[in-house]
Amino acid sequence: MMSTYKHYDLGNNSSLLYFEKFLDGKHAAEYLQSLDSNLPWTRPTLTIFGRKCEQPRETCYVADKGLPMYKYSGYQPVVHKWDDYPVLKSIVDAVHLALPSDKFNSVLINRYKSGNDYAAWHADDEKLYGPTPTIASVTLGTEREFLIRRKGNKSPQINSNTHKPAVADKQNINNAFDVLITNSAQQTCKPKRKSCDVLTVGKPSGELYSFMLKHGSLFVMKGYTQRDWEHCVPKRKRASGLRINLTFRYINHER
Ligand SMILES: O=C(O)CCC(=O)C(=O)O
Ligand SMILES: [Fe+2]
Repeated sequence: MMSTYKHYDLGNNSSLLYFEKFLDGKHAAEYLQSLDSNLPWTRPTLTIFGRKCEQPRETCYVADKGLPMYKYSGYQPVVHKWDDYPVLKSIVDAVHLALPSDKFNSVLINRYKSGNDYAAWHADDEKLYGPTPTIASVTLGTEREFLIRRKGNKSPQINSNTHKPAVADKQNINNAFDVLITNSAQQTCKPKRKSCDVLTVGKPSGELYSFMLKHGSLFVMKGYTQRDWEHCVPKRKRASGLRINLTFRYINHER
């Protein structure tokens, strides 16, 4: 499978690639089942603005030995080993074939058990990834919406004055926990979706893209996407099923 992809140029050296049919159905189903039952999932406690909150999804982290430790929202995940999870090795091998000029040495895996689980607006802009990380995201299971918007435009206007802002100002947080994505934000984004898988909303002052990430797809964020943009997976009441997402990253370990 794989090979064909769509490319989205976000400007200023930020870009996205989307391989809708990255894995064939048989492998995708097998990987989903295996990861769901074999990974040591945890639902950690995060610290957001000094408050402790349970992360609204489960997580597992796997990385090469000896890398600088990854930490987000006050939480340092336990590092598991590639060798214990051959399925992860198969998936990262497939990602390396699709993206021959990139190399990944860690993966953060998220498990959304239902539409109530979600990921808040954030950017994967930790220093240990360097200024222009390539982040490769493989999705298995239930299709969920993935939103990406330019930083500093927290209230993108949908087609100027005919709609309310997609996201209210009080939602201006930039981390991995989000109690603040409200129904109104979701509804405002939703009716504008077209049959194509990507949507451009608004003009340069308020850009918001929406992708429905398919079972077995590969989505890639490149260049300055983490510096200049942020992304989230909002709650979706009607998306009831399990979704597992793997984000492959490269941690610099030269001093
Ligand atoms: O679940 C997803 O599609 C995205 C997860 C994510 O953004 C992350 O792990 O940093
Ligand atoms: Fe992310």
